[in-house]
Amino acid sequence: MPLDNTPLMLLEGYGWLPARRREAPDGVARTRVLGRRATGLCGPDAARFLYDEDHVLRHGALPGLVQSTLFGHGPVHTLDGADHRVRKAMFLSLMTTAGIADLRRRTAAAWDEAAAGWAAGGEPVVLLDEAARVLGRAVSAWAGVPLSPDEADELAGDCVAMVDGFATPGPRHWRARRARARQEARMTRLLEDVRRGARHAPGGSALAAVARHADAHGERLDPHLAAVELLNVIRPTVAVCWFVAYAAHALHRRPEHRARLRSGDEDFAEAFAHEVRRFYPFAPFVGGRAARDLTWRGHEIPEGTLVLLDLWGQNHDPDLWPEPYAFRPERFLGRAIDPFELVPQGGGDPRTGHRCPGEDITVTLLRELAVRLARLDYDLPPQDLGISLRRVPARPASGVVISDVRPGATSRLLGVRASRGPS
Ligand code: HEM
Repeated sequence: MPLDNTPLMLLEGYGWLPARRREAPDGVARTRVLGRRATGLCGPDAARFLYDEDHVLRHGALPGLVQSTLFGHGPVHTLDGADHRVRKAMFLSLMTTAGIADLRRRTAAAWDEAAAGWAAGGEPVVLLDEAARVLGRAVSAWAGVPLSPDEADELAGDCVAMVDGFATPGPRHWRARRARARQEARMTRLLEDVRRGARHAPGGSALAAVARHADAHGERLDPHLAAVELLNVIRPTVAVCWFVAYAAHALHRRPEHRARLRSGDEDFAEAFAHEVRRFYPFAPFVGGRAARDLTWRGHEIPEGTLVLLDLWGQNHDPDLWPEPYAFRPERFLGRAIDPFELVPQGGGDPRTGHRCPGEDITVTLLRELAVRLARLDYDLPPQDLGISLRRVPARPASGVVISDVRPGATSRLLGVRASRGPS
């Protein structure tokens, strides 16, 4: 039985699971993490295997470290069977075409207001943090959560902290716990107010959805759990700021993409968003526990083993993505994407499995903001843009500092606000 790999996993970050797979003759990693036996897989067939609930269950698989920071305790991520499908349907009910278009409009307006401030202020700004504030203001209003601009900014900062601290036992972890405790308390109070009629939850909002949601047994979520799930809409939407920072990194390294984004080529903008999600590191792997004794390509996986899918490895597998370490949005032009192939937000069908329900929101907002970013003129002062793959979640070290921000030629011509209407 191999020694527990947890310290190595924390040390090696995104490279840990690919390295364990490379060490194995057939690419199937056999290891131990968090005191448990673990098997690491990669590839579309492995994703199909893992996303089959007959094989892999989530209850009892998610470490406390991750629940106390990233997701909260008792979230949809940890449910199986009917409990999961009923809770998941609540998230998916928010993902309507009109709802996403509304969030996109709000995000674009918040970005334009912020960008005018960067231009007028004349000071350098950290794009990752600014994008978090833009997204925080937009998504809190969209979700029906009444906050002052300062409160929305505090929420955005706390959401960034929750994401930043989920995979480290150090100070970032404790910052994440404090951020979560603060926002769970705020959202719990809000939900209690809504339930006793002291606050109105706008129809169709995330606030109304979690306040009214009944679980598989017809019971409402207790206010604290409802707050956890409300944050599971808001926090990951704010986390799109990571992809905005990565988009700026990509435009810096590959400036030739700027003109095509500026031109309003919608297909290219979508391909660019997919390539940012594929190319740059975010979630390293997902996993659950073997529901029973399993066999994968001749490998025995005893019941209870953690089964991990190497998302980072799969998004850089040369058999799926020729020249995987080249940033090439064109690879996504004129091509359908198989549900088990591109997996930055998990794989399979979000209605029946654990695939991220927020993928349409992510791609829509990333497209919108990448185009707006490309239409700004700005400088990048000297800074550390390095992205360490040992740090989870990775990020450009500086957060991408931009200075001397001016509306770009195209945005002046089109008027940024009118550059793309809602779909
Ligand atoms: C920054 C962009 C995002 C990334 C990188 C991301 C990534 C992921 C990943 C890797 C999973 C786990 C899939 C699995 O366990 O198999 C997931 C699940 C989830 N995501 Fe996202 N996500 C993002 C944005 C969003 C957004 C915008 C929302 C909601 C508005 C959202 C809500 C959720 C929820 C509720 C789950 C749990 C699904 C379940 O267990 O059934 N995410 N996400």
